[in-house]
Parts: sequence; structure tokens; C-alpha cells
Amino acid sequence: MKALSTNHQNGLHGVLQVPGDKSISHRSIIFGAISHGDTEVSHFLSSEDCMTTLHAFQALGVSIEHSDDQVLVHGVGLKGLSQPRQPLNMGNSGTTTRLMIGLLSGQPFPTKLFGDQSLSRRPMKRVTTPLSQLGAGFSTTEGRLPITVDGCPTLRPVNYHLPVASAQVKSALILAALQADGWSTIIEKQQTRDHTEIMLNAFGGEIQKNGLILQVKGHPQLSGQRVTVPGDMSSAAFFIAAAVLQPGSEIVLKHVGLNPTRTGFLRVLQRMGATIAIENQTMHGEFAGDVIVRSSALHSVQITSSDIPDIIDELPLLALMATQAEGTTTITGAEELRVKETDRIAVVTEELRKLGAVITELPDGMIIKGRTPIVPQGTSCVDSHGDHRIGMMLAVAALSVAGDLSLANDAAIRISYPDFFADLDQLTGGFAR
Ligand SMILES: O=C(O)C1=C[C@@H](OP(=O)(O)O)[C@@H](O)[C@H](O)C1
Ligand SMILES: C=C(OP(=O)(O)O)C(=O)O
Repeated sequence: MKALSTNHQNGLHGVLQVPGDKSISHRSIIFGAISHGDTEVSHFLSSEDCMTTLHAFQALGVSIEHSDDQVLVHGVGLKGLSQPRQPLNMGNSGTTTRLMIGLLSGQPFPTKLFGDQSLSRRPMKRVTTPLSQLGAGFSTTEGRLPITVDGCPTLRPVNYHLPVASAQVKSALILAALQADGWSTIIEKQQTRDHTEIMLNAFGGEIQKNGLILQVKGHPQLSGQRVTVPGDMSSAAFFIAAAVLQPGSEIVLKHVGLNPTRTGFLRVLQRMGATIAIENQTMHGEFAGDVIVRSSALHSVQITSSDIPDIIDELPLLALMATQAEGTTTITGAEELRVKETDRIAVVTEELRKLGAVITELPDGMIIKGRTPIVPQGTSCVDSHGDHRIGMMLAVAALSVAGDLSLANDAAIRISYPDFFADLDQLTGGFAR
């Protein structure tokens, strides 16, 4: 239980570098491992989810040195992984699990994967169904973990139209397609984050993109690279939200990843009336730059399915912002939120109602009436439900609460942002107690 407090009359101020991007950190280990030669990763995110990926590859026989945010992966190539002695623990990480299932589909040994309670509820058929078409086999109950991947060293190329907008499913298929004889075609439902495609190109693979159609060549020769991971926009989002909401704020977040598939949060906030500026843009494989945020008044917005992939992990935070915006915000087309670490539609509704929000749950989203003061309704405790993004969203909400509020299951925040409270403390000048 973490005591959260409260009421920051002076707002957020200062300059901060947020930790490395979670999606890119996972992929830096994966591509480092399946390449020949060394991969040096800097600004790696040493959070629980990314350490799950790192430990899984160590168990697959890859030598990896890790210290703070630096990682050195001694790549073994696509054919150099070895059968782990024990089942692989996927912890809480959906990204590790789906990408690993894709990669292991083409390996000449079976591997069992298991995860924590939350991960064991999440759907895996979305990857096993298309991967079966390449020739891999799976033993699972109802498409949930635990799962045994029966790798097939002679995978067929695939031609698959994704029924769901998911970068994890796309990436699982790409990693399997690298082990198939010939070119595979993967057609996305909507554009999703493209870190896998960018990194595959940088490591020497062949992948072509034409609108939503991707073509991937099997059996590439991948070679180790230097990767500098940009700051995670999905982590920066918590401070961006806090600075917009707390009057008198002005913060600079340095070197944040600005891949357009990840900046939907900034675009939606601008539609809501927020003032956000970008400076010092760079492009080394991925776009990055400094994000400057000042507090601003917000108005409601309509968020529909075409917005969703680029803001998928920021939706709990956008729900909070909508409670502070004039008018009624509607979020639709976001049914994927129901199969994240928690059912994020149900949990956001439950927790924000505890703070006075007026929210109606929809099957695929929420209707949020603003503005409502953030005031605890007969409780002094909110709960992350074991979901890191819910925990951090509630900590941002708590900045507006006059009085004591505590957060149950705060440890979940270590999944993506171990130093979150220290960094929030830095910007607010003494938030966490
Ligand atoms: O590929 C990735 O790194 C991720 C993809 C998204 O999941 P889906 O592919 O399930 O949408 C996102 O929610 C997750 O946090 C990270
Ligand atoms: C959904 C998330 O991650 P994953 O799917 O990797 O568990 C997330 O980080 O919000």
C-alpha cells in the first residue's frame, strides 16, 4: 500500500528523462539474440516485463550482460537458440509471450511457457491460429497459458489478414516468418506500432511495406547493432497528463520516442485543447525529441476506432483527463482494453468512480461526463488491481485530491516503470511519502 499525496498548488516543474521504451527494449533483446555478433543496447528499460524477456533468452542459451540501463547481447543467430531446461516464466508480459510464441514456432525443440494469474487469463489464440498455418503446433487449454510450443524447423510462408489490430500478433508472425522458406505476407487490420519492422530493417532483414500489407523474407542474415532506446511515450504520458491537469505546470521531457504510431496521445490532447510543443527532434531508426508541456484547460473529445491503436496504452489516462474536460467524452472501438493486464474498461470505471467521476461503461469503451472534481467518495484507498498503468493513472489523479489517498497493489508499477514515484517526486517537488 502506498500513501499518495496531494494537492500540488505549484504544479509540476523541471526537466526529466523518462526511462527507455518498453516495446523497443523487448525487441532489442530479441533481435540481439537472433543476430550474429554483439548488440549493445543503451537506455534499456530494466523493468519487470523487459527483464522477463532478458531472462527468457538467457534460458534459451544466449549470453547477455546487463548493468543498469546497458545491455550487451552476444547473438547466436536464428538457428543458435537451445532448448531451455525448464519452462519459461513470462511473468506479466503479454509482449514477451506473444513474440516468444512466434519465434519459438520455428525452433527445432518444444518449449513450455507459463505466466502469472493476469497473463494466464489473456488470449493466445490470436497468435496460435495463424502460427499453426505456418506449421507450428501448440498444446494449450482454451488458448490460454500455460502453453507448449512445438517448434517446426521447416515453417511454410504465411499469407494472413489480421482480424485484430495488434502489434504483438503482427510481430509474432514476423518472427515466425523469418524462419519460413520464402516470402510471407501479413496484412494489418489497422496500422499498429511498427518497432519490429524498423528494428528488423536495422539488423539487416528484408521487410517491405505497402499500406497495411507487409512482406517478410525468410532466413535473413541478421547482424548485431548498437541500439539507443528512446524514452517511452507511454511512460512520459503520465507526466504529460499531470502537467496539463495541474495549474501552473511547465515541464520538459527529454528524448521521448516520437514514432507516429505512438504519439496518438499527444494528438488527442491537442484536440482537447492542450498546449504541447516538440523540440530537438532526432531520427536514428526511431524518431525522438523533447516534449514541452504546460497546464491547459481541456474540452471533451470523441475517440473512435481509428484513434485506438496509437493510444491503446494511454486510454486509462485519457479517461482521467476526460473527467477534467468540459463536456462529454465518448471512447468507442476500444474493446481490446478488456484483454490487457486487467479489463481496463471495468477497472478504470470502478476506480475513477471512487474519485467522483461520472462514467458509463460501454462494451467497447466509456462515456465520461466532465468536469467533475476529483474527490474520494467515502474511501481513502484506490487500487491498481495489479495493473501498472491503472496504478500510475491513479497516482496522477491523486495530485488533485485534497486529503489522504492510498494506492493498493502499487508494486505492479514495477512492470513498466520501477522509478515512477521518484520521478514524479522530482517534478512535483515532494509528491510521494
Ligand atoms: O507490441 C508491443 O510492444 C505492444 C503492443 C500493444 O499490445 P497489442 O498488440 O495487444 O495491442 C500494447 O498494448 C503493449 O503494451 C505493447
Ligand atoms: C498491455 C501492456 O503490456 P503487455 O501486453 O506486454 O502485457 C501494457 O504495457 O500496457
